[in-house]
Amino acid sequence: MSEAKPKKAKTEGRVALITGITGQDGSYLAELLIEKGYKVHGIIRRSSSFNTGRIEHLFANPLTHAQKNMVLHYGDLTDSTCLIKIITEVKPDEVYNLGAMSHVKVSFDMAEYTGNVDGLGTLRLLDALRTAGLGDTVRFYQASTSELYGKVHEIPQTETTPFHPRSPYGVAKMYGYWIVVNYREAYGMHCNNGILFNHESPRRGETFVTRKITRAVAKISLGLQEEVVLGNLDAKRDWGHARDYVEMMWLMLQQDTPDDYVIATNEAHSVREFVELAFGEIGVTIVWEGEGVNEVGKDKETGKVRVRVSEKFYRPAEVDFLLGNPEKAERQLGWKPKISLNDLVKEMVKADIDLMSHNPRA
Ligand SMILES: C[C@H]1O[C@H](OP(=O)(O)OP(=O)(O)OC[C@H]2O[C@@H](n3cnc4c(=O)[nH]c(N)nc43)[C@H](O)[C@@H]2O)[C@@H](O)[C@@H](O)C1=O
Repeated sequence: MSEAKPKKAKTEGRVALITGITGQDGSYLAELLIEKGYKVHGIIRRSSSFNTGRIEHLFANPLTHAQKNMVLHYGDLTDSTCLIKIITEVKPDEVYNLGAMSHVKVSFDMAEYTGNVDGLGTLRLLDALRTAGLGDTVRFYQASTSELYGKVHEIPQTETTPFHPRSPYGVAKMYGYWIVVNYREAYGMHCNNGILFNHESPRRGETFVTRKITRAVAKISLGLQEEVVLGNLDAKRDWGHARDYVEMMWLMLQQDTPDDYVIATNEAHSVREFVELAFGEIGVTIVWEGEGVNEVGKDKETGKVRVRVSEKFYRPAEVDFLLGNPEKAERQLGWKPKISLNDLVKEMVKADIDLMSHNPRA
């Protein structure tokens, strides 16, 4: 096992290709790489409405020179021909595979599609790199996930904890994980898995639980909404900040030896605790009454119901408790999460209040 310390990388003029650049992680990563002097290429899927909101500021800000340092290409992880075409043209030094159908609950409804994009899509990208003659030079980052552990076999989870995925998403990502390991072992490619535990931010998609809660809290504080309906309040997650985590993606690719790393905070909290923290930001204390789908969270002061539970948001198979031990990343990459859960919640609630104050329909 390599004990390499992060090297001071010469990054000016390097070329990175990011799949999933329009998502939360893609947008933070693009910012980071542009700041380091990279030319960033991103693959975006065609959509009938605009989907580049999270990276628009990178085009708009003349001070960052982002416009000439960022290029977007239409493409898709299900389309090998276009992947080969883009990669042959771009000739990336580093590839970050962040593109995925990333919603665990939706993956039960779109299992085949999820397998195709998240599993086979990873294979297509790796093969496109080899077809373009870049197999020996490129450095590859795969967005692996704590959902691989699912029904956990040990607590906390490390790089050696056995996998037991609990959703079509987790299963598809397991294929992605192993094909990355396989291409590293079979062809000597510089392929790395970042096993990221949940990571959030004001840019988190609106249907993930943290953002759903902070949006609701913002709307409730502005009188735009009365209550929020959630699923399993007892699920526990190890929540970090996405901005912290993308730094680690980059660090992994600066190592001489490719490897797999758990990226987590080593702290777990329940959805219920997240709700309490978020409401705390607007001065509301939540008290809980009832059980299961009859449970409600009430404002302690006014008695108004602010949280309800619905089976609609339960999953056919739940991941109850995730807790990651990032000791290896700390030791080998010199990485430590900087942003606490309290600060994360504060930032998310504030950002959503700002957003809703300007645009109540957001
Ligand atoms: C690392 C991993 O992280 C994410 O996956 P996730 O953990 O499923 O994230 P989530 O925010 O959808 O759910 C967290 C927990 O919260 C519970 N929960 C309760 N009530 C609601 C609810 O109303 N909505 C949602 N979405 N969840 C709810 C839900 O049952 C689950 O136990 C993805 O980025 C994924 O791509 C990834 O890789």
